[in-house]
Amino acid sequence: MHIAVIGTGYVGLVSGAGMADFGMNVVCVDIDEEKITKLKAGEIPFYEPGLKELVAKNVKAGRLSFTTDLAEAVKRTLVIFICVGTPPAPDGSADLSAVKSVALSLAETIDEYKVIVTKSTVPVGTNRWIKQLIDENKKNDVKVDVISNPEFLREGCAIEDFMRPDRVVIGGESDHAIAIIKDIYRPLYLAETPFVITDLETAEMIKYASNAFLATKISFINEVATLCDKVGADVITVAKAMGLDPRIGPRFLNPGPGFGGSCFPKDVRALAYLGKQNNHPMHILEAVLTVNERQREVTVQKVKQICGDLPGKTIAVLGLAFKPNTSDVRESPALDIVERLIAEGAKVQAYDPIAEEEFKKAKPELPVKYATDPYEAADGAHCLLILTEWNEFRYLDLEKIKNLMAEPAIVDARNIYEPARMQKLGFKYTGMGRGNFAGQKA
Ligand SMILES: NC(=O)c1ccc[n+]([C@@H]2O[C@H](COP(=O)([O-])OP(=O)(O)OC[C@H]3O[C@@H](n4cnc5c(N)ncnc54)[C@H](O)[C@@H]3O)[C@@H](O)[C@H]2O)c1
Ligand SMILES: O=c1ccn([C@@H]2O[C@H](COP(=O)(O)OP(=O)(O)O[C@H]3O[C@H](CO)[C@@H](O)[C@H](O)[C@H]3O)[C@@H](O)[C@H]2O)c(=O)[nH]1
Repeated sequence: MHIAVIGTGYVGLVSGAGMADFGMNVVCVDIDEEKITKLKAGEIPFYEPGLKELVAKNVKAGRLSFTTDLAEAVKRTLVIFICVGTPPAPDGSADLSAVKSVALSLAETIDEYKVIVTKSTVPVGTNRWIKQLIDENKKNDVKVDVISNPEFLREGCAIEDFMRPDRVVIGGESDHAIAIIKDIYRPLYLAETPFVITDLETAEMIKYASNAFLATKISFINEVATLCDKVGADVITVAKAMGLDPRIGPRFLNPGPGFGGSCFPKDVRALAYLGKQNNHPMHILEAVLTVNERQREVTVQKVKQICGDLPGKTIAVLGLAFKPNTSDVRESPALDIVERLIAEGAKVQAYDPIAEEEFKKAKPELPVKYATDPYEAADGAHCLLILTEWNEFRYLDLEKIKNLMAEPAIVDARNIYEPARMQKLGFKYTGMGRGNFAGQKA
């Protein structure tokens, strides 16, 4: 089957390469010429483990190609996946201008039956609007069916998530179009992945409700963590014991500097906006966002508690990406926290294994000194602040770090170290919600 994928961000590129790996003929389209030139040369525009190899394998097999020519790409294809960005507009709603532009381009070019699938995260009602836009503007008298097929992959483990998803959601009205999409995902169906076949609105809502619920779990545990600090309880043990109840589950209960990334913050805002638009304020989601904002400040306060007023102090920041194994810094807590530390008079020496360039692009004005390794960042620092739990930070030579620092103090905003060990090593140490460090007794 011939497929066109429009947009070569995380979702477009991973699902394009993934579907090619399932045996489909996939052409990926982007308006960004530089991106397409890079992709044609075998370069991946962002860091994602295993993606370069997956793309190369399928290009070599002749199943995957790249172009900026949308009209040419869709000519040969039965199915078109829309994977363009839906970034947040200033009022919190999803900016659908890229989706609209693709729909109008498709209306111009298609001259036979097509199935148009939206993989981008879009508010309820968008798929129906896409069909209406195409029907009202189409040059040729052809039928289109629309399908909502939200994507649930996570950055950093995107290929594994695409190849072995927890579920595949397909929303639509045409049984014929639904059958075509099911056929694309046949390898997953055969591997007994649960398929949820539903209507357009429900499929669109499943994506937002899932992200909003996960974000709620994180804000909940962040709020509990701060209270643990105040009352002397250990959040790690609390979360572990909570998670043993299968009704709660152990995942997404790790406290930290607040959630970031290109999805949770924008999708929670967009769902809250949809609530307001429908005269149904989403009170829980408003609180989730407030707590997430506060978590940045909680982290800055921890630095101040451990090393006093910031003027004259040097803070070593380890981790700039919003999570490990990605170069993405979109809505990364580091953006806010580094800015606040500098605004309060601190000098910042930062290190990230991959995300330095993206951070510089996002905050070119910040006078950060970028280090080439964690030890250079720690040199002369009064506090080491861990903002992203890259694996390499778990195995640092902490004796060496201590000797390099002006003051041996650590704010471990990802709880990667054991408090008792840190104290034994002679560090002033604080994690997130580790209370009186009593922790688990047995
Ligand atoms: N990043 C993730 O992990 C993830 C996971 C699941 C769902 N999503 C959703 O998927 C969508 C895409 O996310 P992303 O992170 O891949 O986006 P992105 O912003 O990284 O990439 C979008 C791409 O679309 C291209 N584009 C924009 N307008 C275009 C047009 N008219 N024609 C062709 N190409 C065009 C851009 O040049 C860019 O390369 C969003 O709605 C997002 O919420 C993202
Ligand atoms: O216990 C946790 C888990 C996550 N996070 C933070 O939450 C954010 C998001 O993490 P994660 O969900 O792993 O990354 P994303 O790549 O943003 O993936 C989310 O957003 C995607 C885009 O919609 C969805 O497809 C995925 O299912 C959903 O997990 C990051 O800042 C994490 O540090 C925590 O603070 N504590």
